[in-house]
Amino acid sequence: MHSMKKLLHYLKPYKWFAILGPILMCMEVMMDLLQPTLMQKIIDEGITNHDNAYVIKLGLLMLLSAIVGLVGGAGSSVYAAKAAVHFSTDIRRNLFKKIERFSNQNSDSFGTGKLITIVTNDIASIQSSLIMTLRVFVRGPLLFIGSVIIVWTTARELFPILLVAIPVLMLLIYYFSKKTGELFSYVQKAMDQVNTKLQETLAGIRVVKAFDRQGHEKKQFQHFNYLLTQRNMSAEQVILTLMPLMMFVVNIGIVAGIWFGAIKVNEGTMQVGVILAFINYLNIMMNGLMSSSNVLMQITRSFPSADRIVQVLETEIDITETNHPVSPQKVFGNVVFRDVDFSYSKNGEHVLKNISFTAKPGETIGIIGPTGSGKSTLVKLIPRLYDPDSGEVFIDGINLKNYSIQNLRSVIGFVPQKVTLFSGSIEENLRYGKDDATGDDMEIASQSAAAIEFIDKLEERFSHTLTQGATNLSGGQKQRLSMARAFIREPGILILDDSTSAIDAISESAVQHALKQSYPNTTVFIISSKISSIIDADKILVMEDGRIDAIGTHEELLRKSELYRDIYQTQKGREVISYE
Ligand SMILES: Nc1ncnc2c1ncn2[C@@H]1O[C@H](COP(=O)(O)OP(=O)(O)OP(=O)(O)O)[C@@H](O)[C@H]1O
Repeated sequence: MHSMKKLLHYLKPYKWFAILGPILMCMEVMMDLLQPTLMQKIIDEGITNHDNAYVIKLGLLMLLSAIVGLVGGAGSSVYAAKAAVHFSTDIRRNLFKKIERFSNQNSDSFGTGKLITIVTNDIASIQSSLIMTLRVFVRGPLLFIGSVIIVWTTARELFPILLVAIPVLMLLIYYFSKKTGELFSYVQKAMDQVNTKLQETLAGIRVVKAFDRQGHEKKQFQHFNYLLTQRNMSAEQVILTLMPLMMFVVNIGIVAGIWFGAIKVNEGTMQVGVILAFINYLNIMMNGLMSSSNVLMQITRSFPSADRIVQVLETEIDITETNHPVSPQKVFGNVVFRDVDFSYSKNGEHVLKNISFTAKPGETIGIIGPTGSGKSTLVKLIPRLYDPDSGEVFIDGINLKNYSIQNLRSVIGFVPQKVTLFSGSIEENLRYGKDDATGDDMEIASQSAAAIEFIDKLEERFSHTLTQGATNLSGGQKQRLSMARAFIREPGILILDDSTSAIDAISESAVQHALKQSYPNTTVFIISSKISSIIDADKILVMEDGRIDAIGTHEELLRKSELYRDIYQTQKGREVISYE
């Protein structure tokens, strides 16, 4: 309820649509309420007195009121839809903007499946509840109140029937609305699970097939799908039971109306048309209550959705800027880590422990160590994908927290361990690194990343289209393109996180050589499990269990680090290639 109130300010720019919808709906309701009274008059005064002119006159009036009602109803639908669609579009846009600004920690805390459900299902749910509210919420109560008043004025003898029927109907509505609100929050949770599973399977479809695990995936998906079906069924069953129950109460009311009405007609104190009008108004009243209850249920159903939307919109971004961030045009690439500790969860174990080192401008820093020792985590702190729990990171003597985040990231070239390319041309993917890249920039970056060889073989070269996930490229080609995208920004700091794992040793060495030639002043961080990739680095950090075990050149480490020596020994038999 509270969240819905917060979201309603998105309706402000469309307030006229939101006002016109219910106003036009009032017009339709008044016309609907007029019909049974006109019919009663036709029967009791026109037909009974054989007054054909009167019958035709009221018949035409009924036709006119039906047309006016139609115009009102159609207009109301148009304006209610306009208000609700613009309202949800604006919220969806803001959600997307917010999610884009999320830190990795923020995204991890929601999970992709849940975020997708929020941006799709939850938005759809509040949109339809707004349309219903603007259209039906006015219609329902108006029809109900109007019918009660008319029965009171025209068929007062039958009014006691309403006094019994109305409280019973209201109790039913109250109970069912409450129940469905609860049940639909379970439906939404099940929907999250289905979306998460679907997304995971689609993203890893090749692995699923390679391991022939379709059966296993199908089973898991069916489990979540079944859960969703069950919860949907329970919720829909509750909704669908309400209608027959209400019909039952109304039908008893109609029988009672006909019974008492017939007695009154026999006594000569009531006309037949009044009974007919009473039955009509009882039906209208039930329709009014029914549509109000539908709206109520839709609204209660959308409360959990509104909560989840507001939760995203109000999430505190944990990577923030200071009030006056600095935005230097150029960085020299002097990177200093000072006593840095870091954990992924607030009270979790430190993944980085007491990390301190300096990388001078233009140096190449190799990072090696066993799997899970914290190598990727360490470099993720440089573009502020995460902030340290304690300690500081500086670039050119300025604490990272004092940089404009956009500026900081614009001077860093990041080649992540897992390559992500986008559907579109190679050129579009390279422009992701530098918007205004020229043809020459693309040639040089692709040359340095050893990507030009395969690009030259493509008929359309840089215009060649990549499919979603770049499935039409080989693993090595993807890595090369991912490197070219980082090189093209001529970054002050370049991070290569195990980005040459699918590239042969000769090409890798050529890339490193070209990198030094084309970007001599760039400070380069190379994470690799292969000593051959970092053997020429100015400094090598040997990581173990979140700590720096040793720092030095290849020769120094062979002398002083047992861990490095062990790694070297295990790889010695393999080809170790240095470009020189
Ligand atoms: N997003 C995350 N949330 C929670 N824990 C994480 C996350 N990413 C990594 N970790 C944990 O942090 C530790 C260090 O991971 P990291 O990826 O930095 O290791 P690494 O040395 O780069 O490993 P590898 O050589 O296998 O890539 C691991 O124990 C890992 O389980």
